[in-house]
Amino acid sequence: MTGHPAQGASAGRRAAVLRLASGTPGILVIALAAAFAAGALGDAAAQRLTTWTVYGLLALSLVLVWGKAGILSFAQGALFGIGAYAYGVLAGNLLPMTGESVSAVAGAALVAGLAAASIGYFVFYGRLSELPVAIVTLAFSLLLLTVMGSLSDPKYHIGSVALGGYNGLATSALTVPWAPDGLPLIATFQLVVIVTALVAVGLRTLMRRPFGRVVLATASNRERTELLGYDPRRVRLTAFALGGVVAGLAGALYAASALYIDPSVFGLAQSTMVVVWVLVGGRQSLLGGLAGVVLVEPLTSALGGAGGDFGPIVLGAVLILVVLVVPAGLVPTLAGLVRRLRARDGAAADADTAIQPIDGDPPLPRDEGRAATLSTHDLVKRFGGLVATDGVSLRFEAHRIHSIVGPNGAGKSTLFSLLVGRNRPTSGTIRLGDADITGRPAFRRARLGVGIKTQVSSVYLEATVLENLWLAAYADCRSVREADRRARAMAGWLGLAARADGPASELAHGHRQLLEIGMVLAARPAVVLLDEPTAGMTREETRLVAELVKRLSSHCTVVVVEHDMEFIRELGAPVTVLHKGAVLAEGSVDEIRADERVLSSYLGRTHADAK
Ligand SMILES: Nc1ncnc2c1ncn2[C@@H]1O[C@H](COP(=O)(O)OP(=O)(O)OP(=O)(O)O)[C@@H](O)[C@H]1O
Repeated sequence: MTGHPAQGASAGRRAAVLRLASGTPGILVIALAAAFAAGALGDAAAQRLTTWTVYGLLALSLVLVWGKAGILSFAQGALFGIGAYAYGVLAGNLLPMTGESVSAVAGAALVAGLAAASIGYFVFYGRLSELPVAIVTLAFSLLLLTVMGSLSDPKYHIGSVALGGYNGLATSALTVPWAPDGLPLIATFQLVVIVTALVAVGLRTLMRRPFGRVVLATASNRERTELLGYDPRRVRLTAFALGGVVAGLAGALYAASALYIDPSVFGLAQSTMVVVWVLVGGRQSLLGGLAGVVLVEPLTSALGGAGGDFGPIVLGAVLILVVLVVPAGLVPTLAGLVRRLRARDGAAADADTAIQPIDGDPPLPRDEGRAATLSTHDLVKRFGGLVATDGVSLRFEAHRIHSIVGPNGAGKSTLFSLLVGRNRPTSGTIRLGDADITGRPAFRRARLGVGIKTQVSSVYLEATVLENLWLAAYADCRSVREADRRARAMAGWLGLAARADGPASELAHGHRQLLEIGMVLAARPAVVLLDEPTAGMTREETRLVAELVKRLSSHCTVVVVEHDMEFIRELGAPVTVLHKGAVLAEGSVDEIRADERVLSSYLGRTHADAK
């Protein structure tokens, strides 16, 4: 249904104004206006507003790390503290020589970034990866609180700067070459506002670039992201280190405006406050992070600070209220309301929910020698005392379709997990072509061309159909343009063009299965593993998927696990029967249907019944 043209035009103007106000120019104009209006402020107000703006910057670091990358970190307060101390030490030592402390701010941000990268390395790559990140980061903050608090002896100094222990450390004002005695408070505030706005714009831009899209994808579905060929550890580490740089920058600016820093920044109150701001404002929105500070800090200050008598009680109550009433935070909830109102104006026509016949070959570069033979030799996987894969030796020839069947619990999905690297085998080898890939992690196998459509559909539900396909294509080609082209072509081929810009969560079951197959194909696989691709589909849909699968062998090797014997028959491919983790029989559909062992153990009938 479409509205009156005049209404449409005014809605369009409204949308354009909103876009402009919330876009990069809007953020910069608002920041500049706020910065220059500050000329009328007194020193006390300027000091307070500087602190809140710096907290806003700190909140942005957690929006990136938690809201965007999905890592709940209690270390942002500590990284802020590291930035503040690093500024104190760097400026204290360098200012007398250089006459400016801007380089100390940059250096402090870098130090905090390196600190974040170091913790991140242990958390994402090392043994600590088995512990929740929140616990590790909280422990890190408390450790720093104790260590920094105990360094009060004058012997603990770096260069000419004594660290001061619980007494804290006096820091230098922000100094530039044309103001050698330090910038006045108002000018510091103006600078902090502009830096915060630039960081917000920078992060916003970053989140729209391929790195940002992969960060969001990793937070949404880490396993799928790895199975497409991205290394989730590296993505998370990079986002965490970048969050450290932003938190450190905030800390340095804090130290340059407050002229003092003490170990309380490493305490529980500071670590928790960052999480509270971001929860209240909305952790998935950069604006939400800033808004959280604006909403919470005046209240905290009025109650005598987060460490005061009433502060924690009132803040706790506010937090519980927010989590219960607006769990996504205030800004995303309001934005969602506006979006829903707008969507009511122009509801889209409903497209067909059934799978449509698929014509032609998949829109991929035709065989560039990528299709490969996948083979296993004496593969064993034990889960404790249970042998899920029992000495399996199989060979899936290039450009051929192969089927695997077997009763529930036969080890079919476990075999696939071993092939893609989700599980490590207890013994045995796996080869792709001539390469031994047994010890390679899942993302490396995906890069070599091993793709899987998992048993339980695994797509990015919040992302659009096109974004899902784009992420898969980009994992292979690393070109924005080529990934755009491939994603559109794949959506068209799968009959999903009408739904391309809608979220994957709104797809009907069959379409969601198709989307996942499309994602695997968009990554230009050498081997495609399809784990029950027709589960839950109608007879007609199953037939259409069989047609689709048959078209794939011109591009890659295909291995299908299915229970549906009609589907297996339609594929007309050689069949392997698994039973209790081992290969029970191999042959054509007719041969395995006539095999007495298969009939009694899997097909559930006696030989006599079969006749
Ligand atoms: N992570 C795990 N830990 C312990 N046991 C497991 C694990 N994964 C699978 N198993 C066990 O291994 C055996 C094989 O399971 P698997 O899921 O591979 O069978 P399947 O043939 O795919 O079954 P279905 O057709 O029901 O999907 C089962 O007994 C299962 O309980």
